[in-house]
Amino acid sequence: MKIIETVSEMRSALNTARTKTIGFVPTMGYLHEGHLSLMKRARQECDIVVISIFVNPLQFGPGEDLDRYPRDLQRDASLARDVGVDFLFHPSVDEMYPEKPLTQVKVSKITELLCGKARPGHFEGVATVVTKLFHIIMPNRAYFGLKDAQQLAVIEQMVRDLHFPVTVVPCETMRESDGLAMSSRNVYLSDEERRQAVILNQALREVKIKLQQGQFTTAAEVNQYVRDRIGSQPLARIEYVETLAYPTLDPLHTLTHEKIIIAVAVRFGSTRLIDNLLFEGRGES
Ligand SMILES: Nc1ncnc2c1ncn2[C@@H]1O[C@H](COP(=O)(O)OP(=O)(O)OP(=O)(O)O)[C@@H](O)[C@H]1O
Ligand SMILES: CC(C)(CO)[C@@H](O)C(=O)[O-]
Ligand code: BAL
Repeated sequence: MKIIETVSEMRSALNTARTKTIGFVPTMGYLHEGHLSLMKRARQECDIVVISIFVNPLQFGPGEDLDRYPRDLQRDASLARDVGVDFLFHPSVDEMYPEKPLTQVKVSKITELLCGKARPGHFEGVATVVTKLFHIIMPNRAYFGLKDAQQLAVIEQMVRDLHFPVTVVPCETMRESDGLAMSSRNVYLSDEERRQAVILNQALREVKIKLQQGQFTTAAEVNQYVRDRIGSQPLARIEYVETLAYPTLDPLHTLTHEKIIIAVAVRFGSTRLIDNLLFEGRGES
């Protein structure tokens, strides 16, 4: 595996590989099994696997965790090598943003709620850096996790709207044995916060069973149930619980849309966790 730090070297390394299928996994590093599952899938489906590790300042708001975001390149490189990654692109902030960008990519509507509302400017930062990375790597396939379901919807919309020649591949959320979604930010949690954080997935799993039993009719009932369950943990501070059509993120009254997401964001102390449940509604649209 080759570690590359500059845009020009990354481009020339891939120059001779353009007839092959290039798979790309963008990350912010501090790799866990969630990231590695994306890389393993890319390894199965592509000739060449490129990952990026770049903590993108543009997608962090003032007061967010840009400075303390966990970083460990050596450990990440060894994990990536073990799953068969060919190139690890690890540019500096100056390399990616040699000057303050006057150009940004903005996807409207679906960025105006959930994480986009809670983190103003976040998705412009994500769409802009992913556009830059796509232009540098020019992958055939790019792998994104469903844990960040709104991000996935934003990238898919951007790829369609701007005719990027990339197939976006959605990948299942990897979880700890007690159900907590894997996240680089889990390391911020104290022991007690970590114990209580399992409630996100627990509440969503309970909803899944209740949905199968036909116990909910409206989105409001689902939201209230999830709020009550998460609220039962004293350290949990709910940022949002929303049940929406996916991927349009249109509001719903009854649970009749084809695909529905229950999306949650919850703070434990200074740590912000997200999770979601995606399910087939009753298909009446
Ligand atoms: N548990 C997971 N299962 C599958 N994919 C994941 C998981 N966590 C993150 N990913 C995906 O990995 C890619 C890189 O995400 P990122 O580096 O932000 O990781 P993260 O652990 O989600 O970090 P953070 O919690 O800081 O957002 C994204 O496409 C993201 O959806
Ligand atoms: C897609 C991404 C690498 C862009 O910085 C980031 O938002 C992430 O890790 O999900
Ligand atoms: N996983 C999305 C990246 C972020 O939280 O900034």
